[in-house]
Amino acid sequence: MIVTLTANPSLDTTIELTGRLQRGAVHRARTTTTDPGGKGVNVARVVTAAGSPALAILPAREDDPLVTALADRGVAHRLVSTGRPVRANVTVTEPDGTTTKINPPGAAAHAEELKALAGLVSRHAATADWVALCGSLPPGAPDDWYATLVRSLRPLPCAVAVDTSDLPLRALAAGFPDTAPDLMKPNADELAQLTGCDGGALEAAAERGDPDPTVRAARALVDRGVGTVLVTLGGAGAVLVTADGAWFARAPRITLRSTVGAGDASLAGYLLAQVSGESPDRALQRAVAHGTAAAALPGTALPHPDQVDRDAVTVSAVDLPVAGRASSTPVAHPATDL
Ligand SMILES: O=P(O)(O)OC[C@@]1(O)O[C@H](CO)[C@@H](O)[C@@H]1O
Repeated sequence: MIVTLTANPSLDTTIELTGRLQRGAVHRARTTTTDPGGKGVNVARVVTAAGSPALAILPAREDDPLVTALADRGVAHRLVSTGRPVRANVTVTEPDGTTTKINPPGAAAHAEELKALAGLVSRHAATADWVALCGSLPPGAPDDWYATLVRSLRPLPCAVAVDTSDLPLRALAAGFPDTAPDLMKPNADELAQLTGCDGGALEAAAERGDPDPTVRAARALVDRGVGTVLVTLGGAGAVLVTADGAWFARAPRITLRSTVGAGDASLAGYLLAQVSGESPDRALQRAVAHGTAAAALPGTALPHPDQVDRDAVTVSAVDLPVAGRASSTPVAHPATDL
């Protein structure tokens, strides 16, 4: 069972433009769609679509359209009931896949709601393989709320994953090693926030086929107690670093529709592989295959397994950067094993 917490869920509206976005102009939209959103919600949607047990925990009103959409999609969920609508996040996509996002802060959470959310997570963590704490925190939540939650979950048998950004991410890292989760899934910018490197440079190097700077930065987190770091690098693929090794997966070229949810689909793919007992390189391959499939879909649409092409993702082992340049070696997988 994969349990996700989305402390600041959203209803995602996507506006697909017929041309380029221009500041100050009136645009005619090709389509407008609405999907349930928030990072943990998205992870639970992908895991459910893959036929694996998932539970999404979130604060919302029972009659919120987000909750109705989850029920319609068969995504198991538990709510901490609030009297407020969830925030409305807006995505604008252009024909070349350029994705612009506007995420409002959301309504302020009350202390008793946060306490109830933490209680729900702890209760369901007892029977979970993984608990994933995902996304931004609502106003009213202390920046170290995830850090506190990780500390309280660490004695339990479940593994804990965190995918967040900005102040909650910094507060988590400030408590390492006590608050170090089993898995972190930063993108290049988030890894940069933690390690002081240049996120753009990490992605650019990976685009050129050089994962070394990303491996080095992720390795710094492993050295501080994080079990595994899965760094998503957009169209360049992803890097996985553990105490025992590092791997680089190149994403296949696709026609990009929307980057929204690609990181969440990657995390879901990785967790699905983990609960199936797959090796780290194969879990990375599955992560990138899921993320790539999500990026080829519009808005916050997320992939079904039949849209995920693992064969298209190549994985190389990377020498851990002890000294000098790291080098990568292709990892062979028999096609029948995919
Ligand atoms: O504002 P946050 O919590 O950081 O991110 C929220 C969000 O952008 O993340 C998902 C995509 O990853 C979307 O469904 C949602 O709109």
